[in-house]
Amino acid sequence: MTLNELLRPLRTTSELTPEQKQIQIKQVEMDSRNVSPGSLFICIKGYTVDGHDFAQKAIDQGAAAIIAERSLDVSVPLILVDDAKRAMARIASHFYDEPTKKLRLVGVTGTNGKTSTTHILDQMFRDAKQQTGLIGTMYTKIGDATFDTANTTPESLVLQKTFQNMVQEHVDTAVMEVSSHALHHGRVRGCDFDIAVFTNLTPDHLDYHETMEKYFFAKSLLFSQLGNTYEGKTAVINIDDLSGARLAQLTTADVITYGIRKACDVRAKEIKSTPEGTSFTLEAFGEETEVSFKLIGLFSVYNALAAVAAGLASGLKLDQIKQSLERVKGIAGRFEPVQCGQSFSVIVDYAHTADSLKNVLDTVTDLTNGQVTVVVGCGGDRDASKRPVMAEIAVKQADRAIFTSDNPRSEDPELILKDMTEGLVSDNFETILDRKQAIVRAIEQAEAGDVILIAGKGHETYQDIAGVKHHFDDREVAEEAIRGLSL
Ligand SMILES: CC(=O)N[C@H]1[C@@H](OP(=O)(O)OP(=O)(O)OC[C@H]2O[C@@H](n3ccc(=O)[nH]c3=O)[C@H](O)[C@@H]2O)O[C@H](CO)[C@@H](O)[C@@H]1O[C@H](C)C(=O)N[C@@H](C)C(=O)N[C@H](CCC(=O)O)C(=O)O
Ligand SMILES: Nc1ncnc2c1ncn2[C@@H]1O[C@H](COP(=O)(O)OP(=O)(O)OP(=O)(O)O)[C@@H](O)[C@H]1O
Ligand SMILES: N[C@H](CCC[C@H](N)C(=O)O)C(=O)O
Ligand SMILES: [Mg+2]
Repeated sequence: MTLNELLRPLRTTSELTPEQKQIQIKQVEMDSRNVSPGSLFICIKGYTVDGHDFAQKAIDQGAAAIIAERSLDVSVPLILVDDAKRAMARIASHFYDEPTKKLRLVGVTGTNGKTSTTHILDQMFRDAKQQTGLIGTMYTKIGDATFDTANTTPESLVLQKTFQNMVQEHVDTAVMEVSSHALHHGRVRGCDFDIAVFTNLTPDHLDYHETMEKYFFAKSLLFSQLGNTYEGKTAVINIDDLSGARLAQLTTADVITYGIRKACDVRAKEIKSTPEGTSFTLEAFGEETEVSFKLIGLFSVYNALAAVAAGLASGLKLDQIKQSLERVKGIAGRFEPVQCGQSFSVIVDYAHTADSLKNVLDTVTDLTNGQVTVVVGCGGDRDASKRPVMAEIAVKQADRAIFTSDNPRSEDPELILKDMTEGLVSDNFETILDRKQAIVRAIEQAEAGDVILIAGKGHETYQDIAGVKHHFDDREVAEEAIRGLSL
């Protein structure tokens, strides 16, 4: 593609000479380490380093042109833009030939439930014999092939290339998690969403967004980018959530509401939970059907409703949807039981916010007559304001809490524990810094009928300590500890 053609979405080529406009661009890169001859290099001001400092390195490696936010003394054409990340997103979608226009794209945003909802949706579209794509916290998936990802919502260049691969693999529907960071950074600009789903908004990432209002604003960008009714776009919104009600008013797309408490388009009634699963009456646009599925907890019903509404918006039939829900197996690290024949329950769950911890503890306490122990920590380099709140919820709702490390990252894990515990007045907790020891301790003390909830890391298979990822899997550690008991 010529430089002139590549820059078309930016409308800023006027400074280029006719010869420069004809330069052939073979690749677009934001990391100098990946630049090869003929690349366009985009300078991104990061949180750790400034990509502008690598422009010369990129040229030494063959970069044919540079996009930057400030003037640089370079020997190749330099295109100045106000916001390189936003410019990159448009260039990326153009370079990869607008792949999201060639498939159905469903974006799921909200504080909690994105991974769970996208997995339920993926199952529904697969059951409808569609070729599917999935992008989210755990991996990117194209058909049955999975690929590792660094972010829940990747940078635009990675994202658009992934969509191009999906198009090449004949994907009909792609479902993706859209994080608030991604929306704030414009990573999904250039994505042509057909359906946008909102799960909920509760405190998290306030280190980054500062206020709930700014956090809401970031989430709302998915809905303002959705377009208008005449383009056949649909916003699927949890109407029981106050922010959902605001979003329903803000978007110009068609709206399908879902919920449990308020009147809405897609609603669950008569919900019954057992340790084996959940059943409910599903009412969708006046039609009713009975559903029973293997996921546990009221929050899982919300995720199911979000998926039902998005499925209906995509043209799936209610009966098909009901059958798919019944086929959904557990989602890795989301209320995942560890079963080795022991007389007590061990549940591994990814609750790492106050709201999710509260919900999952509500579920656990509803389903047991035994004692509940929660093992939980908070991540380093993440919103510190959630630490005391999560600890308070743990001691209030569980019989006993063992506070431990999550991913300390660059922080001192002792200080994270101090943030969690220093305001607590109850004495039904202890702190054990080493996560393995904390899990072992909980398991050794359990009695028949008790439940141990190991929260915060879910599917994660590492513990990030001072930037080094050590292998760590709550499920493996718990299993080993149970096997070490004389049952
Ligand atoms: C805060 C944040 O969003 N950071 C993202 C950012 O990293 P950064 O700002 O530190 O980048 P940097 O290392 O300073 O590099 C700046 C630029 O210089 C370039 N560079 C760097 C070195 C070099 O030798 N040459 C070079 O060209 C880099 O390629 C980059 O373009 O750009 C990286 C590359 O795309 C991202 O992977 C990284 O996400 C990190 C891993 C992260 O933790 N992000 C979190 C906060 C995040 O985005 N989370 C949300 C989910 C949240 C949720 O819902 O729970 C997500 O979507 O993942
Ligand atoms: N709809 C929901 N409402 C509240 N809590 C939920 C909901 N769905 C799941 N949870 C809780 O949140 C945890 C994380 O769920 P999930 O991974 O689906 O969320 P996510 O939005 O993808 O999170 P992340 O932002 O980390 O990617 C679950 O383990 C569960 O404890
Ligand atoms: N997407 C979330 C995951 C948090 C998981 C928890 N284990 C932690 O490390 O804090 C985040 O990056 O904030
Ligand atoms: Mg997720």
